[in-house]
Amino acid sequence: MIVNFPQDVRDWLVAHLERGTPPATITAQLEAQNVPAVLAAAIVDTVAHAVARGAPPPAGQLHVDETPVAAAPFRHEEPLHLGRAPVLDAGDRRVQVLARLERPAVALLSGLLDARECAALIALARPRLDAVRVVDPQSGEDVIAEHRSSEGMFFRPLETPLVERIERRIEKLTGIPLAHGEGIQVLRYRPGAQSTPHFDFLLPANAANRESIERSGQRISTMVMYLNDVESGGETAFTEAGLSVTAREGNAVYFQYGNRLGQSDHASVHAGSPVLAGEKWIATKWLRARRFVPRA
Ligand SMILES: O=C(O)CCC(=O)C(=O)O
Ligand SMILES: [Fe+2]
Repeated sequence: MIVNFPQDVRDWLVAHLERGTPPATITAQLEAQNVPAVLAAAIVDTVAHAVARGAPPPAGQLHVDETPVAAAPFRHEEPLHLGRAPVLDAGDRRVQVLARLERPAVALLSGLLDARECAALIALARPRLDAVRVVDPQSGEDVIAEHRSSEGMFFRPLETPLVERIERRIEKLTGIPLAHGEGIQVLRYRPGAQSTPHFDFLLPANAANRESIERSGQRISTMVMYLNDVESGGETAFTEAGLSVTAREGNAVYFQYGNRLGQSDHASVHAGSPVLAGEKWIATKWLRARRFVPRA
């Protein structure tokens, strides 16, 4: 793509880069001038590479290659949606932050749900459990997911007063509008069940995923809520980071993997470790970059 690149913009950008201003800061300033985020990042990328090679581009027209933005390393610039406070306001209750990890961006939360809410969610979900289906990456068809070996169901957004209460808490904590959320999924793992390492963001490898991204934007973050104490095993393992989160009733793990450029963080790869004893019940909320529009 060729963009207009006036002399004063060129000089301003090159001066900043040579002075060591972080590319993210420059990108943000371009965005503040109404340059779309992806384009701003691509322009800064292109000029930064040229400056690094000792050949600042001439003013006039700039040849910008936008593809590297998607392919480029994940820009880890966005702070955790939850903020930095040790205790968070979830609207109708307060939630403690027990631990944070910078990359992938993870926060372990305590007391997102109380014991009665966990039990009620399980009771609502139990009669509707079914073998978990996922989209087959090859065919795009729904298939029973061998690698997950759990049973699950989806609530519709706002389906019951309890579901709505939980969705409002997540909205309050993350600042991400409730409408961006997919319906809560409840999963039950029995002993031996697990989910193998995966990303929650959608790989555009099949038509179903591409259409979903088109409708609702990419998935950008996940709240996994633990509905019971697991006797043994069943941790949520961030395999690249080497972090294991213990499943404790009412706790939750929030992790974030999408940025404003539409990139997805591969460092967010995670798994549900095999349950060794007892059952594991979780409720998962996936959040999108835009309003979630289910498949018609
Ligand atoms: O079972 C877990 O702890 C993780 C679940 C998960 O990764 C998911 O539902 O996407
Ligand atoms: Fe996941």
